Amino acid sequence: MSFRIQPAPVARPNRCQLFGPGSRPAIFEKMAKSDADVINLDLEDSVAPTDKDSARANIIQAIGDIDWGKKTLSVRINGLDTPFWYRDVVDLLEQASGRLDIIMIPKVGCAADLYAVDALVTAVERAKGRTKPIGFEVIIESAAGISHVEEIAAATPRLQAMSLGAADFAASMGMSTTGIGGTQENYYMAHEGAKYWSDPWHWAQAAIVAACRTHGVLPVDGPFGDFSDDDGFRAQALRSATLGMVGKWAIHPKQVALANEVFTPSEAAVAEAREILDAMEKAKANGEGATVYKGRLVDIASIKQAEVIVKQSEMIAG
Ligand SMILES: CC(=O)SCCNC(=O)CCNC(=O)[C@H](O)C(C)(C)COP(=O)(O)OP(=O)(O)OC[C@H]1O[C@@H](n2cnc3c(N)ncnc32)[C@H](O)[C@@H]1OP(=O)(O)O
Ligand SMILES: O=CC(=O)O
Ligand SMILES: [Mg+2]
Repeated sequence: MSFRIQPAPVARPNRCQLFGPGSRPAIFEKMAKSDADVINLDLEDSVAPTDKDSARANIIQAIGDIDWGKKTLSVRINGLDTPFWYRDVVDLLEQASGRLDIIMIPKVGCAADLYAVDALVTAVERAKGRTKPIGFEVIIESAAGISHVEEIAAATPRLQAMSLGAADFAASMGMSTTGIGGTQENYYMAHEGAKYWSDPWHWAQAAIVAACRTHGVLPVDGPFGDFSDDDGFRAQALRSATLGMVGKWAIHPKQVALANEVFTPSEAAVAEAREILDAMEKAKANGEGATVYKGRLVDIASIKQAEVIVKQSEMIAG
């Protein structure tokens, strides 16, 4: 174990991030009234190039006009490989109200990408006297992004969350699929005439979780494109939660409840975690570091595991 203590990420719920195109202001109120913890108003890939200016104006107005409640309010800007991103940053930081919490930077490929955005954001914040520092979230969705994931996670104290973007990631990696996330028909092992499907997203998710946990950033699973497939969404979200991710995007309102269900620790899980903590308290009182709970070993590491669940539940309850 390193002598460095693993930093805690920002303590806010991030079970579901609901996306909506900035070019579709009619849905903004519906997004605000949803049960998502985070709202992502999009300037990037759901907005046609010809609509970038009007989408930016829609979003700037809506940030100030709409009651977003306690939600974390994020705007996805355009990538650093486009002519749009600097205008996104400058206009948002100069014109949007202080209600804006975060900007999401897509297609991040290295730590220097965040240095560049940080420099611009910092300059505009100082020039405009903005007192609330804007947070960052990033999408890992390229071969470069996943190759440099750890340096990206460490790049700036503004960074709060990191998502896997399965669509662009698949394209950048040259993966043979047009699906966005979930089970891939051709990714299976064959044994004695039967097919056993495997998870092509697993390794990238695990790399993201490790980088995030090392640097105190929230790891998040990105989009699941087939919004008519509830079972597929739930399975993907359960795998993400099991790996340590804290939430998942919704690209349609019907996915919000599914994500909240998976990423809210169940009453049974919280009750069991509390029982483990009680069992370990009793063990400690007897001078023991390990004991038996429901026929299985629990020890000091079990305290940390149980605390993850209890703390997550308490944080969500507020
Ligand atoms: C790969 C990536 O980068 S993913 C991130 C970027 N992509 C996005 O942001 C896309 C977000 N999602 C959408 O744009 C839309 O949900 C679409 C295009 C997928 C589907 O839109 P629709 O055809 O309108 O969906 P549908 O008819 O099922 O909508 C049902 C209701 O939900 C509303 N709705 C649709 N999308 C959203 C949304 N994202 N947020 C809130 N409400 C929404 C509709 O207005 C409709 O409301 P109503 O019942 O009051 O009329
Ligand atoms: O931006 C998200 C993605 O999946 O691509
Ligand atoms: Mg993308």
